Amino acid sequence: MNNHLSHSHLLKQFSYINGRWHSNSSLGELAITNPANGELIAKVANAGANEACLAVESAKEAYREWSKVPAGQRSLLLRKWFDLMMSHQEALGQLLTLEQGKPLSEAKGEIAYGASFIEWFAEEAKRVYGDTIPAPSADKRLVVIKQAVGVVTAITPWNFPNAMIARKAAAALAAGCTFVVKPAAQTPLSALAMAELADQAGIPAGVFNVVVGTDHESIGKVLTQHPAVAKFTFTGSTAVGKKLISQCAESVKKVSMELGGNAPFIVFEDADLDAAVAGAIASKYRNAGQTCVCTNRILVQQSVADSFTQKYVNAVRQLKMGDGFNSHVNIGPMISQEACDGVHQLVETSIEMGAKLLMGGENNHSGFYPPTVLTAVSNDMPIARSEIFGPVSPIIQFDTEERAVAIANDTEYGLAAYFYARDIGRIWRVSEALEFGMVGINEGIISNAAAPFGGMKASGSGREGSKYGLDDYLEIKYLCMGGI
Ligand SMILES: NC(=O)c1ccc[n+]([C@@H]2O[C@H](COP(=O)([O-])OP(=O)(O)OC[C@H]3O[C@@H](n4cnc5c(N)ncnc54)[C@H](O)[C@@H]3O)[C@@H](O)[C@H]2O)c1
Ligand SMILES: O=C[C@H](O)CS(=O)(=O)O
Repeated sequence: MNNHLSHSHLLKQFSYINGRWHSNSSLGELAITNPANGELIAKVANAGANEACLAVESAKEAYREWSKVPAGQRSLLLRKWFDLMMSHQEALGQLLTLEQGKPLSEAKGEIAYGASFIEWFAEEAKRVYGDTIPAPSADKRLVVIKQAVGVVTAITPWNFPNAMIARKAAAALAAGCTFVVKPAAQTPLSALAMAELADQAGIPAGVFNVVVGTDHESIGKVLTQHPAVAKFTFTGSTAVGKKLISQCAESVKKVSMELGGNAPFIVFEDADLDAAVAGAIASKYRNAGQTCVCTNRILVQQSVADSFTQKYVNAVRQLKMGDGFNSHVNIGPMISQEACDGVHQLVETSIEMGAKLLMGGENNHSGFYPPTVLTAVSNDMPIARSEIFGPVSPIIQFDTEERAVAIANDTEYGLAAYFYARDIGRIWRVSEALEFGMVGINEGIISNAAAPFGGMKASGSGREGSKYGLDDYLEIKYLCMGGI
């Protein structure tokens, strides 16, 4: 067993359904490997549609009681889950680095980030308020109450195998819903460890369920179409999100989507260039560039382009690439060699179209892709049109503020955007003109549980976290009392 699995009590190898570890899967096992070296970490029983149906039916049964549990008691159980996540932060972080590859410091940061949503919604659970409305006539009383939507199903990605689940499950459970999630088959161990800690926290059987399987089509059909499912929530690529939305249409499921991004990072001539460099590095190279809110295009005003580019390249050269368990490493492996190949294809095609390579750009088939900087990029090049999802910085120059906003908005996506400027008029004009759900102003890291996370256009719908995050898991019911 890998020496980072010393906390093997958190290493679970079966789907967690109705409070039980579900060993009798007829579909064999899936091998979970370390993306840094290809080593086998563990094998997990491969569940399928049958297990997904069992999980949904268990969640439906559990909903009858869970939705009636007083909010204060749900809050205490979520708080206990939060406490357990944080007291196991090191073990959960090691498991996450093993299966996903990010540097251990980032992995432990993700555990704290995921846990912060459980803490946040443990508190929000107690603040689901209704309304009384002045009636149009003396014989009526108008009241609004809010109720849990019911069984919630979810599908989540590999890049944040803890936090993307916590961000959904915490809100769902706080609202009184029950929850079934299919994590990415590349990174199920973090989800199963979360289930173990939910069990230890005393969260009742059937309330939180994890179904692990490679047949995501069959499992997905159950999670999007089973009649007992009230709401489906997805975090992943836009292409898959579109397919899953269509699968929900027939039974008119409530849907929330956290999809792809193409974040512009605009550096204006009045920016603090050193701060802009630090912000761009933080936003671009987190998780080796494999986050939905990573800077995807760096737009620099011509008058400061040379100065910024030199500073930026010098800073990128300080980044260390290697195994995430090496404490000096900032850039871990990509999730797969196929992911490296996809990123390299974008780099090569854009260079053929005129982009200039300033550093990096080698694909040595090691599962790692080096920090790379391209300049002389135009917004029509593949490296600018696509969500890179890798450690590549394309630099695009612009002349005017209006042109910068036009380039920034010239994408199907609308998740996160960033810009550095100090003129207050510019800050307001650009903030209001950018077509993105979240805007970092003189800041490259903007995600936290108190803020509404989400996007517009092809980046999806709905918000996760914040005081808005419960809305997606609640039905608003209007009561009209007559004959008073
Ligand atoms: N907006 C956000 O909050 C957010 C957060 C993280 C990742 N993402 C996006 O996710 C993408 C990267 O993650 P990924 O590669 O895991 O995305 P992906 O869409 O390929 O996979 C996401 C999940 O969907 C499942 N899936 C894939 N095809 C399916 C199908 N036909 N039916 C049912 N399930 C299916 C996968 O098994 C996985 O669990 C990027 O586009 C990134 O921007 C967005
Ligand atoms: O990759 C998508 C995540 O939502 C990014 S963040 O950790 O929430 O900023």
